[in-house]
Amino acid sequence: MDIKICGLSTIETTDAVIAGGASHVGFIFFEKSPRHVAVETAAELGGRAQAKGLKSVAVTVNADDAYLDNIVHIMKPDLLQLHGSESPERVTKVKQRYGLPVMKAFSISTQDDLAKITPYIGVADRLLFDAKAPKNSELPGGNGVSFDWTLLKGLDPSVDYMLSGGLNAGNVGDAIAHSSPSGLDVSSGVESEPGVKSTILIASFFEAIANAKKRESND
Ligand SMILES: O=C(O)c1ccccc1N[C@@H]1O[C@H](COP(=O)(O)O)[C@@H](O)[C@H]1O
Repeated sequence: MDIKICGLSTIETTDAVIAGGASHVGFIFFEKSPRHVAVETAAELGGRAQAKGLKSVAVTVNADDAYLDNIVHIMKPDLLQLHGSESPERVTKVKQRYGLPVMKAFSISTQDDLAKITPYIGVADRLLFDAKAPKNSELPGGNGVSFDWTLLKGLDPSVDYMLSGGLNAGNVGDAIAHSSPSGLDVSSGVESEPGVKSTILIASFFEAIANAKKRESND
C-alpha cells in the first residue's frame, strides 16, 4: 500500500518520512495553508526523497498554467495533485501540458459526492478521497477531519483510490478495515501543531499501519 506524507517543509521530517517507508512525499502550494512552501524548498526536499526512490507530489488548488509551469520546472515533481474544483477537461489539459500523472482530489461527505468521480475515471491517473472542509475553513484539504469511510463500501471495486482526511496513528487501522484504498495520505495527523510535522508522530503513523497489516494477515 502506498503511503504519502503531505505538507513537508524540513529536512528532519522529510528524512523521518523516508526512513518510515513512505512511497510519496507531498508539498503544498496554497498560500493560505500553514504548510505552504516555496518551490525551491519543495525541489530540495522532494529531490532528497526522489534520490531514495520516493515520488514527490506537488499539491495545488485550481492553479493556472503559469503557476504550474514554475512548479514543474523547478521542483520536477513525479505527480501533480489537483485539490480544487478542476474539471475533467482541466485534468486532461494538465496531463498533456506536463506529461505527468495527475491525482484528482474529491471532498466526500455523502454518497452523492462519490457520484461526482464518474467523469474523472479514465481521465485522472489516480483519485484521492478527502473529507469535505468544515464551513469555517479556508483550506480545501489539510483540515484533519475524517469522513464516513463506510460510504466507500458502495464503490465499484475497480476504482483505485488513495484515502485521506483526518488519518492518524489512532484511526488508520479502522480506516483500512472499513475501506480498500491503494494508498493512504496524511498531513495534520502527523503534526504537533498546524504546519509543524513531528518525527515522533510520523514514526507512530507507520507503526500503526504495520500493526494493522499484521492484524489483517492474522485474520
Ligand atoms: O494540507 C494542506 O494544508 C492542504 C492545503 C490545500 C489543499 C490540500 C491540502 N492538504 C491535503 O489534504 C489532505 C488531508 O489532510 P489531513 O490529513 O486531513 O490534514 C491530504 O491529501 C493533503 O494532501
